[in-house]
Amino acid sequence: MSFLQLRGVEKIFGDHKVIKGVNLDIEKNEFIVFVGPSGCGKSTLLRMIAGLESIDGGSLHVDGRDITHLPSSQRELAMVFQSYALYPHMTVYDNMSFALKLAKVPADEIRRKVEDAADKLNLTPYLKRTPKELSGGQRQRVAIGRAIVRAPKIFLFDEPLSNLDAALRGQTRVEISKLHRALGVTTIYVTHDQVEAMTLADRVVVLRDGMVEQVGAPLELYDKPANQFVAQFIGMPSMNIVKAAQLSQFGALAGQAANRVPADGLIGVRPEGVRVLPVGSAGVPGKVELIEALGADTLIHVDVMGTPMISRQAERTHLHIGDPVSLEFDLNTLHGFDKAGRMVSLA
Ligand SMILES: Nc1ncnc2c1ncn2[C@@H]1O[C@H](COP(=O)(O)OP(=O)(O)OP(=O)(O)O)[C@@H](O)[C@H]1O
Repeated sequence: MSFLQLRGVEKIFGDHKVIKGVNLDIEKNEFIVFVGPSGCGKSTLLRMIAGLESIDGGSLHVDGRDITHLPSSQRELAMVFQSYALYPHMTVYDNMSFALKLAKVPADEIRRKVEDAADKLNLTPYLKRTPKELSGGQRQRVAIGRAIVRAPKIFLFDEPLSNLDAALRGQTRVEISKLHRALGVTTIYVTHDQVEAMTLADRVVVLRDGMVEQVGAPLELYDKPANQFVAQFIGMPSMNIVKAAQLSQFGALAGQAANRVPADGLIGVRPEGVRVLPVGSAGVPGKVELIEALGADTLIHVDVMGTPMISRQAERTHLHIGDPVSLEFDLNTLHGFDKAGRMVSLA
């Protein structure tokens, strides 16, 4: 049995089933990230694992033990919230030691654990401060420290970085990654942020409407999405999707690829697989709609007979909005989908 095992897990709010039979196997020390559109049930599933929401169907085992209906306090898990949820009038030290005091851990052991965690999180100079005397990033580190001292079997993170600005998010993300490598504790992390998902996860779980769409290593999902939903959810900007019937009008090469999917199927191509060439080159004719010069790379939005497509290139561009261009697709990176959006092999 895997370290954490979910079988047919369900959640019903009123008459609305929001988690619809989730099966998952998570191994010890893995870093798992839940992603999916707003409202798909990421937080609910995490809270069910934490014991903060009841499990209405199915089972949850951790380390061989059935904890489906065990109260949160007995699950040996620790959760870090987006809002930090620190006690405002307690010092950092007291916030971090609170759960241990409740558990009647001896004072010298508490001190050792808190000081050790503070050291790992660069919080030693702040132990006597209260949360309001800390920055957002420092507060989040206290929340993480409070989880660490309890030596939980699993860390649960619910969008822990979403209140931080972009620079601090990046920095704290790196710290969380290092911490995971140092502590090796099984971690489940919910986020909206693609970069967090791709960089932190050993495996990403893509959820949609209360169900698991695909589970895999970040680049596995990027390179081999099981369906159109995952293909378009993973990757920024999203994978371009064109109807195969439309693509077959675009010259012999594109037609070859289009012929390998059903006539009513779809072809997907990532922005980096689309090259913008001067008008008149062999390729698919289009018109530039928007240019986003991001510095390190450039996104060129092109209208192809009413279908919007995005090209990502490392070079800067002299093109302007309204310019006619030709698009060339990298045929090695095309993805095929049937009418229902399921992946079909183009090989
Ligand atoms: N306490 C509740 N009572 C009723 N419905 C709820 C409750 N909590 C969540 N829901 C519903 O369950 C669904 C899943 O919500 P959840 O917060 O898990 O989604 P999410 O994927 O985490 O979304 P977001 O990314 O926006 O935070 C939503 O339709 C939500 O409205």
